[in-house]
Amino acid sequence: MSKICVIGTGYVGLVTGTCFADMGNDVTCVDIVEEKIARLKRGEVPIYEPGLAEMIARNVRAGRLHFTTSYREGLADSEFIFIAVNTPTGSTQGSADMRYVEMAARMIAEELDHYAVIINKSTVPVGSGDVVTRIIRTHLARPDVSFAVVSNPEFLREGAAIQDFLNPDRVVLGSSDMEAAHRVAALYLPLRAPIIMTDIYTAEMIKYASNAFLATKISFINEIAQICERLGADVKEVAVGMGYDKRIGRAFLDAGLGYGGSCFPKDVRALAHMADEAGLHPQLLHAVMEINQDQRRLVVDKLVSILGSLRNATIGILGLAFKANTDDMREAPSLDIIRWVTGQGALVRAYDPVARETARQAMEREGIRLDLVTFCSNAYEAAEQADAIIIVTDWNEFKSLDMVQIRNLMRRPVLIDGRNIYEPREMVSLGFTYRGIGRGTGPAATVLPASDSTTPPPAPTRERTLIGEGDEYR
Ligand SMILES: NC(=O)c1ccc[n+]([C@@H]2O[C@H](COP(=O)([O-])OP(=O)(O)OC[C@H]3O[C@@H](n4cnc5c(N)ncnc54)[C@H](O)[C@@H]3O)[C@@H](O)[C@H]2O)c1
Ligand SMILES: O=c1ccn([C@@H]2O[C@H](COP(=O)(O)OP(=O)(O)O[C@H]3O[C@H](CO)[C@@H](O)[C@H](O)[C@H]3O)[C@@H](O)[C@H]2O)c(=O)[nH]1
Repeated sequence: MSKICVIGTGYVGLVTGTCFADMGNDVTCVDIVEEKIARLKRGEVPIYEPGLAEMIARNVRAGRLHFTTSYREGLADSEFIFIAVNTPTGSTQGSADMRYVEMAARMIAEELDHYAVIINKSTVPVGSGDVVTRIIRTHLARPDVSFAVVSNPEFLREGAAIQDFLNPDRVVLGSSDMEAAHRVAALYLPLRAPIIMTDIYTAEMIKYASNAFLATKISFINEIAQICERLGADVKEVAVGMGYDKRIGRAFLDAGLGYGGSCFPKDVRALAHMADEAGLHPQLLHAVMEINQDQRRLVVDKLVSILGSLRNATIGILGLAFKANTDDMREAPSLDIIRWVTGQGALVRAYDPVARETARQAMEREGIRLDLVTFCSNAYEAAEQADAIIIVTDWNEFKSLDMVQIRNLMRRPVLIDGRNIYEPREMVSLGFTYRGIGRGTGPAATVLPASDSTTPPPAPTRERTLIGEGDEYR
C-alpha cells in the first residue's frame, strides 16, 4: 500500500485517485475549489461518469479515499503526488494554459517536507517537466528536501474512464530519474499493462501525438464522408471495409459532427502551436482542425438546404454533451449548432439524457439565447411540432427510438443524423427526409465471413449484409 496525493478533482484526478484507492492505496484528493470538496465530502460526485459514484463511496467507506482543500493535509507522508489539474487552451494562438499546473507546483513546494515523487498526469507541452522541476526547486519551503519529477500522461476517455484507467493499452512514464520512474511503475504493476519508460520530453509528446493521431483519423474519415456524399458511396461501409485492414483498424473512423470534448480540440491546437513556435509549418494539424470545424457547419447547411429559411422553424436537438455517456459540454458540437440555428431565427427543443444543467450553463457562458431554447425531458418531447431533428450524439437510447412515433410528433419529418445511427433507406421508407453524413444510396455491400470451405456460401438474403460489422473495437 502506498500513500498517494492527487491534486485536482476533475475527471482525471477523481478517476486516478479513486482507482488507486480501489487498488488498495491510501489516497487523498486535493482541490482548491471549496465547493467541489464540500460536495465530495457529502458523498456527491460533481461529474457524471458511469460507475464512479459507487466506486468513490466504496473507497471512502473503506477509509482509503479522502478529500481536502489543504495541500498540507494532502501531502502529509505522501510518497507520490499526482498533478491532475486542467490545462485548457490559453491564448488565441492555441497554446496550453499552464497556470494551474504552475500554481500546483508552487503550492506543493510550499508544503513539501519529505522526499516525494511528483508525477505530472495533466497533458502539458513538451518541456513542462523542466518547468515544474524549476518551480518546485525555486519555491521549496524546505530547500533540504529532495524530490523527483515523472511525466505520466493519461489516456482515459470520458464515459469509459474507470474501465480505461484500470485496463490501459499502455502506461507511459518519462523521467531523467529512473529510480523514481520505477517506483511509479510499481504502482501500475497490478494493471498488467505494458509500461513504456522513456525520457520526460518523449513521454509528454506521446500524449499529444496520440490525441492528434486519433483526431486525424476522425478528420480523415470526415473528409472521405464528404467525398462519398458527392460520389454516391457510403462512408459507414467504407470505414468497415478499411477497418478490416489490421494496419488501419476500425476505431475512430466514425464520420459525424467531428470531434469535441475537453481534449482533442485543445490538444491538437496546442501541438500545432508548439510546432509553430518551433518555426515549423504543421500543415496536417491545421487541416485536421479546419475539417473538424467544417463538419459542424455542414449539418446546418443540410438543414437550410431542406427547410429553406430557418426563421421560426423549430429544431429538435438530440444530444447536447460532446459525446454519449458524459455531461461534459466542453467544445460540444451542439453549442455551435444551436448558436447558428438560433442565430438564423430558429427555436430549439433540446434533450440530453444527462447534460441538462451543464448544458444550460455552457449555453449561458457562450452567449446563446436561452429564451429560444426549451429543455425537454425526453426525445419524443423534443420532436413535438419540430420541423427537423438533428441527432448530435450517439446515446444508445437514441438508437432505439420509436421512429414512427417521432415522425408523427413532428410538424415536418426531416431527420439530420449527425452520427449515422439510422439506416437511410429505412428512414426514407418511414417517410423521413433523411440526411446522414456521407451516406450513399448505392448498391448493397456484402461481407462474407472467412471460410475454410471452397464451396461458395449461399447468397445473402439481407440487404447490406455486413457480417461482423462493427463494434468489436470498442
Ligand atoms: N478529461 C479527460 O478525459 C482527460 C483524459 C486524459 C488527460 N486529460 C488531461 O488531464 C488534465 C485534467 O483534465 P480534467 O478534464 O480532469 O480537468 P478538469 O477541468 O475536469 O479538472 C481540473 C481540476 O483541477 C482543479 N485545480 C485547478 N488548479 C488547481 C490547483 N492549483 N490545486 C488543486 N486543484 C486545482 C480544478 O478546480 C478542477 O477541479 C488536463 O491536462 C487534461 O488535458 C484529461
Ligand atoms: O470515430 C470517432 C470517434 C470519436 N469521435 C468524436 O471524438 C471526440 C472524442 O471522443 P473520445 O476519444 O471517445 O473521448 P474523450 O473522452 O475526449 O477521449 C480522448 O481524449 C482524452 C483526453 O486526452 C484521451 O485521454 C483519450 O484517449 C481520447 O480518446 C468526441 O467528440 C467523439 O464524438 C468521432 O467523431 N468519431
